[in-house]
Amino acid sequence: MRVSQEDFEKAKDQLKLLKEDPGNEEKLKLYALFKQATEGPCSSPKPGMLDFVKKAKWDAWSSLGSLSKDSARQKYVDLVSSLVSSESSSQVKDTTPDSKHGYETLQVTTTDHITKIMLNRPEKKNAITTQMYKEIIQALEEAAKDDSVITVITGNGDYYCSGNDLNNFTNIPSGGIEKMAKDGAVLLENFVKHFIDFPKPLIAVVNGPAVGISVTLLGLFDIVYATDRATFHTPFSELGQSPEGCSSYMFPKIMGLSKANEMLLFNKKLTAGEAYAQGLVTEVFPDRTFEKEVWIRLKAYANLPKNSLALSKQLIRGVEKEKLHAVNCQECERLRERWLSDECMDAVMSFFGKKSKL
Ligand SMILES: CCCCCCC/C=C/C(=O)SCCNC(=O)CCNC(=O)[C@H](O)C(C)(C)COP(=O)(O)OP(=O)(O)OC[C@H]1O[C@@H](n2cnc3c(N)ncnc32)[C@H](O)[C@@H]1OP(=O)(O)O
Repeated sequence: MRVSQEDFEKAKDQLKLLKEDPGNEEKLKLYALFKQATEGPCSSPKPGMLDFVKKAKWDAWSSLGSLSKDSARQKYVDLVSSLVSSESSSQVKDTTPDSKHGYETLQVTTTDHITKIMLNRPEKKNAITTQMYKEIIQALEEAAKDDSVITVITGNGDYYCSGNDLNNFTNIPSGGIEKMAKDGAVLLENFVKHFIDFPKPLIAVVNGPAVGISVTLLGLFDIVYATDRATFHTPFSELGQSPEGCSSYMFPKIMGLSKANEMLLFNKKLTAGEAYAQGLVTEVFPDRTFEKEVWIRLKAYANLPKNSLALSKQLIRGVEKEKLHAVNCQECERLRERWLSDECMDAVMSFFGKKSKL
């Protein structure tokens, strides 16, 4: 079927609406077909060797030889239509979350250059099981390598995270309680190491209360946004434990020694406003508009140049890395001992006996 002059004009208009540059090769094809369709075979003199642009255009037009005006019009319309449809399908792909499979305790998606790792055990307030520690490690490794610009950790449901799942201390392996403590310390050190070494900007979107390790890790994030419903609680001495996530070093650095002591020694629970005042949180948003405001902000950040952001992060964090690894190692060693203590065992039993809730 012959294309009409109207189809040809429509294709010309559609071409102007393309958002992305189709590239020089396609542009030359379009130029040549347009000239052939409107003027017929190329009869103008060949431009000089040094007139690169004119010569490339002339070559493209001449290469069509004696193709008829009708056939050139048809090819022009077909080419424009294929460019328009490939652009719209790539736009659909860009906005569709690329959901990563194989996670049971997380929902991991990449969209708009942001990898979002969502803790996904809302019925247990996103308490972190052994499996979840391992899945977060895997998700961070994948996010470090994927084409996202920033990585976000958030929680599903009303809590950001209720910290370590206390059941991790009740599943005693065949090697006994010492083996459980040793394995736990190895896993914890590796887990925290992935935060220390994470190469891209890492952002916490704290959608509700945060407890224990989900709070201590915040010092290793680059930005922390919180809803005004969030609270920050590190009840280590109540649990017969000691701080982790490099908080014994980062919290005094961030908020000063005495404020850090109130949290890490004396279990003081901070409101979002207090956490902001002490520098642990970057900004607090009203709960009603939290998700909307934060994601608008993050999408804008994710449009910044990827390598520049990663490099700047390395400069900011690089000087402290060695220190942080040493702190992490020491904290895990102390915890390994603590987990074998009566103080810790009694606190865990007490939680499951529902004698006390934090
Ligand atoms: C293997 C590596 C180990 C590394 C360890 C690293 C060191 C980490 C330290 C820490 O993170 S210390 C902090 C530990 N967290 C806690 O002590 C919090 C305990 N939970 C609570 O106090 C309360 O649940 C809550 C968070 C204040 C919420 O109370 P609320 O009354 O609103 O809800 P609940 O009915 O209590 O919870 C619903 C449901 O979820 C279970 N759950 C909540 N948090 C945990 C948890 N941390 N561990 C295990 N289970 C948790 C809770 O038992 C409920 O379950 P069901 O009764 O519905 O079955």
